Amino acid sequence: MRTFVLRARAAPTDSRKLLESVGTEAHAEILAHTLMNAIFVAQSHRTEVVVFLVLESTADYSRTIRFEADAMHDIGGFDERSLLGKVGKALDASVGMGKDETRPVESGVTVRTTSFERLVQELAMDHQLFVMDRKGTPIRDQPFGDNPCFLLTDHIPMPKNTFHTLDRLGAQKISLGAKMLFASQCVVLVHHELDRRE
Ligand SMILES: C[S@@+](CC[C@H](N)C(=O)[O-])C[C@H]1O[C@@H](n2cnc3c(N)ncnc32)[C@H](O)[C@@H]1O
Repeated sequence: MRTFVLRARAAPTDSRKLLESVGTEAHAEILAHTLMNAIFVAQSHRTEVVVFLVLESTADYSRTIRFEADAMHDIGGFDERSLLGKVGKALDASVGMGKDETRPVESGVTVRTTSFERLVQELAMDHQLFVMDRKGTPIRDQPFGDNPCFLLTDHIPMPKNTFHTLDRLGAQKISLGAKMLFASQCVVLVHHELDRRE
């Protein structure tokens, strides 16, 4: 299983604000592009992929939305409107949830009021964690096990404290070269590297 976590620090947890923020400073389109490149290939979708979107611009709790491609019956279109519609539906389903609750949204999609730190602590139990970082080990030189999990941010960097948490959890930094890429472009290159090793 390949797992991608996008920590979307600027993304609103209110569905209306999220949809309005496409093309603004919050850049909600980053979520759609990342989801699209993680799940879809031409004329099909990938199997054995899980994506977590963690939306952090909130009045109460972060929302962690989990998409499991194999369990999604109605993946819908791969355009921004469809993909952000899925995210918005999960946000609407999460209204009124208390801390650390989980709700099903539709087949293959769940929403939780869980922070990024808590999520990675859970994932560390049965995944190999990798933080995408231009100064990390070149991805070509990195061995991967069965359950790699790739951690990405939107345009706002991880806070410094997070790196301490990730170090403690044994997360390794991996690089895709010196150019600063979009999170969604990193996803494509990670898939490519893992595809060529299959
Ligand atoms: C647009 S970048 C984030 C930019 C942000 N201002 C920063 O300094 O981290 C989005 C994500 O892609 C990752 N990323 C971008 N280029 C990369 C590269 N060449 N190698 C590895 N990760 C990269 C970043 O680490 C981040 O998780």
